[in-house]
Amino acid sequence: MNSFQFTKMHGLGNNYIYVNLFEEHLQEDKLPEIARQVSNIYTGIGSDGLILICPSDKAAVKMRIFNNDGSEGKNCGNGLRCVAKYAVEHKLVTDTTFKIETLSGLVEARVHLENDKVKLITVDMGEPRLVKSEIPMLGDQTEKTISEKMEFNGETFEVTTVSMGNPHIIFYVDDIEQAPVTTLGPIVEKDKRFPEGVNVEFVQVVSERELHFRVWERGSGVTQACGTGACAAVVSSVLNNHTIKGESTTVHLAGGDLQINWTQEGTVLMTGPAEVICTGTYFIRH
Ligand SMILES: N[C@H](CCC[C@H](N)C(=O)O)C(=O)O
Repeated sequence: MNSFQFTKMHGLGNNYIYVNLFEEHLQEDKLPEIARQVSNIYTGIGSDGLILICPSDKAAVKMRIFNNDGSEGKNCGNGLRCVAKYAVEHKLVTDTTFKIETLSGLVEARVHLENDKVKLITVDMGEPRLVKSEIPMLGDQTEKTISEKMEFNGETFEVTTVSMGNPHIIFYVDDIEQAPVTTLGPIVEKDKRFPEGVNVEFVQVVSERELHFRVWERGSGVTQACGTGACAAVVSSVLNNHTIKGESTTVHLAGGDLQINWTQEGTVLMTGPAEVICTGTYFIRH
């Protein structure tokens, strides 16, 4: 395979190169290299990574996500909204509510149509995982990490960790504009206490229904938005008594807003937009 068709899409500026594997074929062992190539803004297309829309025997479609460093992630909230939009508009599915398979399990997407175009998507992201063994992180594997003291780069912070199928650590700050995203982010991302790495979120509590949010993503660095991260931030904020379980919280990310609700039933609902940027042909460099 020397070239493939792609669609570049974004969710609040968190943009990926999407490849429809119902129609294209990519060599499995080349996927990390292809992710790095297409993500490069100088010699590729430019993106936060690569997302594959695959056939599934468990759901309507399967999503695989690769960060811009070529590492494979296990979930991607902004990616799920874009995959849902793509699947409906390319008639890979016939319903407006359907399941999507990810490496961390099945989620359910519901699209909101306007003149046959998908504008908003709600994804039930399932239940958060809270004990250390599920993050994963070192320490007492049966315990949760809620406002626990951890030292990074010689400074002690109170942190909370949440998995939405992928690992997140949340730091609370007084002023989101001063958050140490590019200084502390890369240090924490690779900390040895997180054997699979970790996505690093900074959150400023505005009210019990509103958060400011910035992110340093595992494998991609600073992105405009992180859907799983926004879900983790709301779960963490409920656990720390900043926001209310069962109520929708507006999360202000750099690229725009998401509505997140950690429901009384226990799953996390994420609602937000998804947009197509462009389509084209990518020529693989060997
Ligand atoms: N960097 C993440 C994957 C992308 C998640 C993010 N873009 C989202 O929207 O959830 C990880 O390695 O776990």
